[in-house]
Amino acid sequence: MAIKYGRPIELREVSRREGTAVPHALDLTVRPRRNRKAEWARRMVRENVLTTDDLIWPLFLIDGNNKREQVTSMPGVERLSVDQAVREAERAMKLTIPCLALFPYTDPSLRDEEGSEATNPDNLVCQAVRAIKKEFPEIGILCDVALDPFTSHGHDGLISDGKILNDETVAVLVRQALVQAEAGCDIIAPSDMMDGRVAAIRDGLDRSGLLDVQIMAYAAKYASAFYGPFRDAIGSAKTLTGDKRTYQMDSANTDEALREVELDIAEGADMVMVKPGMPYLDVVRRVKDTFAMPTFAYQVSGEYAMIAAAANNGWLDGERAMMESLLAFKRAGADGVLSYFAPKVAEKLRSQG
Ligand SMILES: NCC(=O)CCC(=O)O
Ligand SMILES: [Mg+2]
Repeated sequence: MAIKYGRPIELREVSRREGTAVPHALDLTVRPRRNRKAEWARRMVRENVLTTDDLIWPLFLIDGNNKREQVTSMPGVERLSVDQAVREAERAMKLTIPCLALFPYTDPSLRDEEGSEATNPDNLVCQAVRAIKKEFPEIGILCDVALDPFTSHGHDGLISDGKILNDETVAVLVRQALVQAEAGCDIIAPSDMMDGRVAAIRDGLDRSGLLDVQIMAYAAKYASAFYGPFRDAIGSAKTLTGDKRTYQMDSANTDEALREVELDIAEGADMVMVKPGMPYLDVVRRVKDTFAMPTFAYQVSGEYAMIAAAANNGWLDGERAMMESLLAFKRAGADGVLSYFAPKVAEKLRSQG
């Protein structure tokens, strides 16, 4: 057969229809446009749909009260004091967004070489988890595990002689995961790309009786230029020395992504993630097809910034580009997307009924 699915071409009866009612009609039996002729018809054959269940909404936190600070490189995204984060959690609940992800802007005076604020049970993230869970226990909360918001050098791990230490870092990450889980975090999301951290964190959680805390592993996280605005948002852009290529993946590789994902699943990850998103949809597809695990993608800050900036310049229709970019993740096989557009997307989906 010439085509694998659908109507076999060889079996098609090609008939020259003399004297059709429409002058100049091409002799076409198959006209794919028929299924696109009206909105109702397009809805009937639509293969992928985006719903609010697909959304995870990342929020940036800042110390203070009743405070909202615009992130310059992410128009429409703000850093929020804990009370304001609680208000956004309420908005998420109303919009039926299932889960929030929390990222702190740590005051520079609290940053040090070891990222010790990461393991403070009263740090900004833990305060926000407690405050949100108190008012809205039904919403899911995901916490990132990595040291970059807390280190004076902006790296995700401990450094010695310019080298990011793996095993020593993992020990700190386990403590970070534990303070977050004890504060009430539902999903621990290690984003550091150290080897062996998923197994160590799972072990740490289980030994503390935190058997139900899930792990979403940033399993295939690439060293990417698209994280620029995020580093602005958490205040690590200026402090970061060098790059992260000794721990985050080379953007040239996809087989390696499968090996990384396989390891994290074997170590106990409940869900896996590919990051960034849109430039890596091929990786999302391969991961989903290979492992059939709950697979998430992160539409990162640079992807958000590109669409927002072009829209603000009138260069593209921002709302349509936003919806199309999110649907693309579903088409690639993602079960959900972390996106700074989450509340806007949810509002749009609601307005469409
Ligand atoms: N660990 C979380 C991130 O690195 C987020 C990156 C981004 O949004 O650019
Ligand atoms: Mg790994």
